[in-house]
Amino acid sequence: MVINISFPRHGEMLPCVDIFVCTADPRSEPPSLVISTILSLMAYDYPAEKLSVYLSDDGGSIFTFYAMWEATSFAKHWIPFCKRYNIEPRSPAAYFSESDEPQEPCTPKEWSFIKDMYDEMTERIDSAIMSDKIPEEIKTNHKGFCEWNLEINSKDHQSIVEILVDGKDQNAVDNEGNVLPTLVYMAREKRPHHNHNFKARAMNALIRVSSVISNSPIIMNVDCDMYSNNKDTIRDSMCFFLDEEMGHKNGFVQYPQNYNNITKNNIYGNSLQAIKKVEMGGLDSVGGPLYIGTGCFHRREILCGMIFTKDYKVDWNGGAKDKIQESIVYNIEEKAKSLTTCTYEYDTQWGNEIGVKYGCPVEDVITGLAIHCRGWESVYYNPIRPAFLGVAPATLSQTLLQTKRWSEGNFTIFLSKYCPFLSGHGKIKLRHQMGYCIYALWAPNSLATLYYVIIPSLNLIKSSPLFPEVMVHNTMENPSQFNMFCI
Ligand SMILES: O=c1ccn([C@@H]2O[C@H](COP(=O)(O)OP(=O)(O)O[C@H]3O[C@H](CO)[C@@H](O)[C@H](O)[C@H]3O)[C@@H](O)[C@H]2O)c(=O)[nH]1
Ligand SMILES: [Mn+2]
Repeated sequence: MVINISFPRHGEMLPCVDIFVCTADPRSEPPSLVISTILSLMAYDYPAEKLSVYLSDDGGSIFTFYAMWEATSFAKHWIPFCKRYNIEPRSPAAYFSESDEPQEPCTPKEWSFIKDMYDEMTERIDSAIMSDKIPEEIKTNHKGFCEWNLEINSKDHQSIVEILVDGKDQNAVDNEGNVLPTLVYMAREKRPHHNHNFKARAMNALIRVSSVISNSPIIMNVDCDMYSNNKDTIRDSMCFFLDEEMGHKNGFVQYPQNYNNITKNNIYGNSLQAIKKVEMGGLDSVGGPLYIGTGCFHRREILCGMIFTKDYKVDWNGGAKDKIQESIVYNIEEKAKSLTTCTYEYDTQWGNEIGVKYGCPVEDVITGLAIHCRGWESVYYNPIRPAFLGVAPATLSQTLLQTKRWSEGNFTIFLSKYCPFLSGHGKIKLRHQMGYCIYALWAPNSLATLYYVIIPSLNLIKSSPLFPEVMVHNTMENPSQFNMFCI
């Protein structure tokens, strides 16, 4: 509903959006799935000239780069196909896994053509990975492959920035002649004796790299296993930023984490129902939800440390202006590389006052708290058709690992100078501080949960009453009163 109102109202004035995708390991995050996520993001129902998609590859893998190169060609068919038939979801892996049969409204011939093309592409990628080799004739197709001429590994390599689709280039069009979104591959420099700060530093490198390429005022961030399941998500989010009365207060818009691999009985509780349906909604009314990493839209300047003022005004032309004036050339890649070296952040505020914060396993939560403390609010939006779908931990050990990281990370925040009651004092509402503590105190709260799990069960076994016996002898004199107590 809201979308239809906002679209004609803002028309050409829609802001440019930079989408950041992070991947870290080609074994646990297969390149063919990463590109399915990328393709779903490139196919958003949003003006393509205003979209730029960036992949940060902390695995520094030639196979991920190769998959991106393959996706570039496939996108020329996939994006017009999605738009012509209003396809959902726009991740080819998810779409083709839904049915083996051609689906309405596209013709069986066209459906099979695209499916065969997709299957052949994934087969080429998977067989390159299996044989641990990219065919030489493919390597000659793009200069980017030369970056792997030297022996490099995921922990020791130079900066790599390759612009695979240059949205400003007149020739960067799909097979129907429509503009394609910009597509960039980045692997920041890694050296053994430099702290790489996991996803947080990858995000900060992306902020800088994108600033010399598209510099869009809005940044969206997803994990590589979270594909877009809803073509309207960007337009929906813009409603919260463009709103004439309230928009200027909103620092970020957070969507819930939804998963498409939840088992029927959800035995590990991975579907996060209480968080999605109760806690985040509640937080929304007291200042805004936490930043939980994936499925989030930020204003660029707020991620970079801006403090809220009542007369804050936005220049939504950021990004668009650059696109017309400047054409992306080789030296932009070189400049971008120089921004992702290991030493670039030395003696700067990156990771502290600027960008995503370092030093915490839940870097996103602590970054979001700092944004709230700088005066901004946030918005939680949980549309009926989930915006993003990802992969939840599937085994007990994966679940334990993730829960341990989250609860440990959040408890660390509670015990640090960033404790919501300390850092938020006088800056965010007490109710908001308490809302943060639902998560900050997850770890110690497990003791209470364990108590409730163990003690009542033991009582049942021993047949001893759970609660002190009710003194009923007085009420027995009046049976109707007793019945009331029983109910
Ligand atoms: O050195 C690293 C490690 C991880 N990642 C990426 O970061 C994302 C999240 O990592 P993952 O191991 O999947 O952690 P999860 O617990 O599944 O992630 C959740 O929790 C994190 C910490 O709160 C958030 O950053 C994520 O967005 C959120 O989905 C993935 O895309 C990774 O590829 C990197 O880019 N570099
Ligand atoms: Mn994950």
